[in-house]
Amino acid sequence: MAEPLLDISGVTKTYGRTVANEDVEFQVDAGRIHAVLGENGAGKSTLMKVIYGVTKPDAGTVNWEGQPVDIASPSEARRLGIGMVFQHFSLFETLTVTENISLAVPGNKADLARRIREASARFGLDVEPDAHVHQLTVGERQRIEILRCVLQEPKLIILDEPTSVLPPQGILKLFETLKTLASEGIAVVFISHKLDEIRALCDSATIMRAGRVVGVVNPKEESAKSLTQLMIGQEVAAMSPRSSAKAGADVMQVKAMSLEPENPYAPKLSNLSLTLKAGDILGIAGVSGNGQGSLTRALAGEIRTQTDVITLQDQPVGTLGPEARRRLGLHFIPEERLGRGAVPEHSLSENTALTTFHSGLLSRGFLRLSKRRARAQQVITRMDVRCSGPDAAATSLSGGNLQKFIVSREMELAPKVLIAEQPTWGVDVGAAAAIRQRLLDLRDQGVAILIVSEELEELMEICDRIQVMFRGQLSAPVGVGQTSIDHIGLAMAGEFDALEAAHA
Ligand SMILES: Nc1ncnc2c1ncn2[C@@H]1O[C@H](COP(=O)(O)OP(=O)(O)OP(=O)(O)O)[C@@H](O)[C@H]1O
Repeated sequence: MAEPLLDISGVTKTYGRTVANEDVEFQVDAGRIHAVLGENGAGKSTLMKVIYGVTKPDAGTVNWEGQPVDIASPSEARRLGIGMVFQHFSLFETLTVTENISLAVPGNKADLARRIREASARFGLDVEPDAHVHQLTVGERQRIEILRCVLQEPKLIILDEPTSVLPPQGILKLFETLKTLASEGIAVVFISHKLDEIRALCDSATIMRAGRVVGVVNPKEESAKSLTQLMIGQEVAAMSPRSSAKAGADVMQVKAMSLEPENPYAPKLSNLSLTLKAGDILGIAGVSGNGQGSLTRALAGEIRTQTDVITLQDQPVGTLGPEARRRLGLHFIPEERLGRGAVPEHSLSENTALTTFHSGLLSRGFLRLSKRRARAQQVITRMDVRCSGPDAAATSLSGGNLQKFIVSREMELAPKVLIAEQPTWGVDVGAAAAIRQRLLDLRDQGVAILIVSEELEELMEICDRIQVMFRGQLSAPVGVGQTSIDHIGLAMAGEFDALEAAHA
């Protein structure tokens, strides 16, 4: 048998008392697509950081093309032919797409812009080379990361949850891209929590649990259920059936909202109307970049509108900021975890206070530290956030665990209205089921909920009504029982009539 391209043996890495990787064995062959899967915090990202030279292991050996190597930095990894697309993006906000890519790929800018255009057409990764990164959505930023990696012509590409912000068509295109790369002899390491994707795409799957490798299987011969069992050692609890409770009173309304684009590449919002009702979940489906970000920012108060365009509990709130809306019971879970949902270098305790100032954490102008800590602990316990405790820095949590923390923090504040963008982005199957269940429980307690998600199946599973967003416009709402994934898919491509036909 041919020698593996990458052969890792006995890798151990600890952070304080946390054993992130323990005696890990991992082989990667040229021309194959390898999955690495495991629960949030199982140690997948740590292993990838070791391979990419971001993290130095405490023990273990790494062989590359049969030779022992010491990958001391990402530039050394890239020199060997290892490329990586991270879960958290590493782009400069104020630079353009081309400028960002030029930091890693040599060549003059005009030539590079041409290569970017070619690669984006070839791989279906649409981005405008001259756009500034701060103007782009999470989905678009991820496409830049993938392009930057591909343009370096690596022998091995590591992708850490690359599909989580891609629309369904984008995922299929990416899979085609990855299969093409593999057929040209390039090795791909693919981390995902989506077991169906792994079964459709990957030739082998390495399963990690609590820092250790617990098995290597052919995912095509496994079911989603058997993979889950290998990963967490038990089955995921089934969701309790949808309650038959009827939606209650209107809690929040948007009436004919139009907003100028936030930047030259964002769509203008035209004439959007929606109503959030007590005890009801409204889902907003759509490919990212169609105006969802502006809509949620306007609802949360980060962008102001005319005062009576948005009403909350019968009060016009269009000109109120986020804190004033929080006081009226509106809570918001943004899609960017680091920076917007949490301050990376602050502790979880400090991060708990970000959105909770008004709810008993202040006493005569002073912060009640023990209360804040207790609140953080409660947030951690309720969602089984795996971390060392309330003093852990947000940035030390695995991506999925930080997402669980932010979601839990907002849910613990007894919202009247909850707006959640991609609430299960990057969380493992067990935690995703727990988050969906908590959303359903809140709905049953009478909370009005809005969920923006690109995962249609998730929307169909938990929403009562769905509206589709396309180029800054919103379709009329349709009950989930009166539509299908296919009709919504058509509406996502702009055919709103498909929804109305299904509804009729
Ligand atoms: N810089 C760090 N400081 C402290 N602990 C860390 C650090 N990086 C990772 N850890 C811990 O190591 C463990 C493994 O984390 P890792 O990010 O590798 O998990 P993961 O499997 O990639 O999770 P996810 O699916 O949520 O991304 C976690 O308990 C995490 O909190």
